[in-house]
Amino acid sequence: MRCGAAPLGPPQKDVPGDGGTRGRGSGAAPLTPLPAPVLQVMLLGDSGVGKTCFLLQFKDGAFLSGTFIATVGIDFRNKVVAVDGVKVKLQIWDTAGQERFRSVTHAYYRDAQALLLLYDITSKMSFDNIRAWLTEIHEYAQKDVVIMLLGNKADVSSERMVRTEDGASLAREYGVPFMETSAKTGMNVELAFLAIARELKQRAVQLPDEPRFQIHDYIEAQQKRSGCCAFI
Ligand SMILES: Nc1nc2c(ncn2[C@@H]2O[C@H](COP(=O)(O)OP(=O)(O)OP(=O)(O)O)[C@@H](O)[C@H]2O)c(=O)[nH]1
Ligand SMILES: [Mg+2]
Repeated sequence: MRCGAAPLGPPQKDVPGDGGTRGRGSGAAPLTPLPAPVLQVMLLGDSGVGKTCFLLQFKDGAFLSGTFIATVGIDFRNKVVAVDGVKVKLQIWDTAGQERFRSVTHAYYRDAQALLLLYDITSKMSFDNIRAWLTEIHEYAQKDVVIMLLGNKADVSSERMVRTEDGASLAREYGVPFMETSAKTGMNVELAFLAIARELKQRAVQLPDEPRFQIHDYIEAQQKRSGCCAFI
């Protein structure tokens, strides 16, 4: 699986729960754990902003710079993460950013519980297109979908065309969390997915007296802890 090069390839078959016996009679086989709940996350943004690389970095901790081959249609990868000791499976849909695939990817918006909307900090056009992406999201996605705005390729600050504060102020205008990331160095990649996983898990199992999870506060606290720039 190479980001920026060959497409992700056919999704790996999930390794289902072992589905073995479940506590039949004495001396029964141990209870098998319930399969982790599946949370649907989708990567969106112009072609070339780094969606496939972002997914590869999260999935395998790898970044293979090479010639850029655009994703065709849509693909997905699964990754199980633990949120407060609870395992959740993130099913992450990597969409093609090219216009010609838009009708294909629109069909998947409805299933997404969270959307990571990327632009490339070295491409003013990819940032200017964010408003159009948000309009498409409001048209095709669920009303309560979680959206996070990400300014990717933050490692290439020498070619920066979009100021961090411009990303932050656009995010504030739409009331969505924001971070700058790098699929190359891994900066904020895992944090983006873990913040989304927490938000979705919290929504799924909100206990009556449990305080509401605040994704903005969580990101800020994690970034302070890691000493990384905090723009949310
Ligand atoms: N320096 C740097 N390069 C990156 C980063 N992310 C992606 N790239 C490069 O940008 C190019 C495009 O990356 P992809 O991940 O394939 O882009 P994409 O958004 O999936 O593009 P589509 O599949 O066409 O939608 C590749 O050449 C990558 O090597 C990053 O964070 N930093
Ligand atoms: Mg791609």
